[in-house]
Order: sequence, then C-alpha cells, then structure tokens
Amino acid sequence: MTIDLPTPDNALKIGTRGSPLALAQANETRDRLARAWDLPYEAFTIVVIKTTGDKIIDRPLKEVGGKGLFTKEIEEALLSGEIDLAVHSTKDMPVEQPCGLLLNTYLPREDVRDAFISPGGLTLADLPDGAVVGTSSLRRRAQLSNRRPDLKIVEFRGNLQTRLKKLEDGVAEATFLAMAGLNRLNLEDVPRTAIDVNDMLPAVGQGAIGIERRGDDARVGDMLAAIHDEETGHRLAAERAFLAALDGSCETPIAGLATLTGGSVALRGEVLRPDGSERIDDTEEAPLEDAGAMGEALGKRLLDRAGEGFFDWR
Ligand SMILES: NCc1[nH]cc(CCC(=O)O)c1CC(=O)O
Repeated sequence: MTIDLPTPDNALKIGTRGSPLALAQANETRDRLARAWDLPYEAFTIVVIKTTGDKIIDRPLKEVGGKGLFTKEIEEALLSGEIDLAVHSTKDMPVEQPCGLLLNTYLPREDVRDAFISPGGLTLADLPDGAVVGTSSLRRRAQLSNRRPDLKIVEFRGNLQTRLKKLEDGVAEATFLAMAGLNRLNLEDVPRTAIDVNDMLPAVGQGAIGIERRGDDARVGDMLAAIHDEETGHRLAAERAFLAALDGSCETPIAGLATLTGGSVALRGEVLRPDGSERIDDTEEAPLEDAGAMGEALGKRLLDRAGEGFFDWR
C-alpha cells in the first residue's frame, strides 16, 4: 500500500477540544499514528476547537439542550477541511454522525469503571446518611438515587480539575469520575476507589477514544486502520446500537457495557427512571458479526419493558 503520508511541511491536522483530558487523548492518537507509520511528531498538528459545551459552564447540559454540544464545531471543522480527523471521548458522542462523517476507529479501551472520589477516603458504602454528592451525569444521579435514596445530589459541572477543586472547597463530600480520565491524566494522587461494574454500570462508550473522519478521505482511512482496536470496535458496535435503539440523549439515564469472550460479544444494558425510583436491566449475547443487531434488540426489549413515560421527570 502506498499512501501519501503527512510531513512536517504538510502536517495532518488533528482536531480536539481543549480540556486537559481531550488534549491527552489527542496526544495519544498522535503518538500511536506516529509510531504506526514511523513518522515524526511534527507530521501532525493538534488544532484546539472550542465547542458550545465548553463555552456554557454555568448550567446543566440538559437545559442547554440537544445532542452534539461538544461536537458541532469540531464536525464543522472536519467537513470544511480545517482538520483531517477529530479525537473524541466516545461516551460524549451522539449515535449518528452528520452526513459525510464516519466514526468507526477506536483506540484500545481504558478502564471502563466509574471512580468514587472522596477527599476523606470514604467508599460509596461508607457515605453517611444524607451526605451530599456532586455529579452532573443523569446516569450516575439515577443510579446513585436508586441505591441510596437518602443521599443529596447536587449539580457538579466543569472539567475534571474544576470538579476536584469543588470537593476541596467542601461543596460536596464525594463525586464520581471515569477511571479512564484519571488514568489518562496520571492523577494518581486523587483519592479514588474503582466501582465494580455490577454496582454501577458505566455509560456506553466509557473509556474509549473514538476517531472521526471524512468518509471520502481514503488516505486518513488507511492511516487510521493501523491504530484501530478490533476488540473495542466490536464492543462499541454493540453498545452504540443499544443506545441508538433507546434513542439515548443526555436526557435519559442509560448504561451499557459489552465484553468479549471467545468469538462472542455479551452486552449488559440498563435504563433508570431519572429519579432513580425504578431500574430495568437485561443481558444478551451474540456472535461478533451480530454485535450491532444484538445491541439494537436489547435496546428495543428494554424500551418495551420500560413502557411509555418511563424517562419523564416527576
Ligand atoms: N462527560 C465527560 C467525560 N467524557 C469522557 C470522560 C472520561 C473519559 C472516558 O470515559 O473516556 C468524561 C469525564 C468523566 O465522566 O469523569
């Protein structure tokens, strides 16, 4: 295969948000591409793009509304040719991409678990009755309310550093973060305990870096093929088809995690009422090639069992 590789004079442009986590993910992508194709770092430039979600930091995202708050400007830059590929946290990605764009390259997945973060070194089970916990995630809020209706949950937005500062300031006694984010930022000092996935099922796509590109850009497609992780790809095919069937937006508490055993993919999915008063979960398994169809079937089954109005606030 001969492909026209980028050079320092004609560098490949990698688009990303500007948060420390987003930059770490863009750097990992650049490192893997440089190694896979034996290119110098200078053959890539990292282009930081500010998204609507980054600009609005004082309101819960569900009030701002809509999907793609963290992706719109980045996808516009891809379509206009301002960047050649975009690096995302898959968990933040809508299930469908705009016409002309493809999201099907995934790097090897990090730890998928949520972390319980408490400066006092507490675990979830130790939290005293009525304790205040901060989170901006509807899924975590619903899962926590389901297990511990006694806790008081407060809104906690901002990037990882902002949230850690809020804990230091005593705004809440504990919060949750993805293990993947802590690991990618080498935040060994942050007091955390990893939560078993059976106690708190992660978000679809959690821990996976996804790379988006123009569908007609064969050169970038070839370059990305060298760093794609097949196993993560199969897991994400199941999880994202599950999410799509449930019409998951940031307004619905949904969790889902696929694992591979031998030649098959197993998926566990969960939906909750926003107030945590009810939780429905189920599992399904299929051969690898049926990952998408299986995910969709499980999503439809949960939707059926949930019935109309399940996700409404009350
Ligand atoms: N919604 C923000 C977000 N998107 C991805 C991650 C963590 C990294 C990942 O899951 O890949 C986080 C922060 C968090 O949930 O703690």
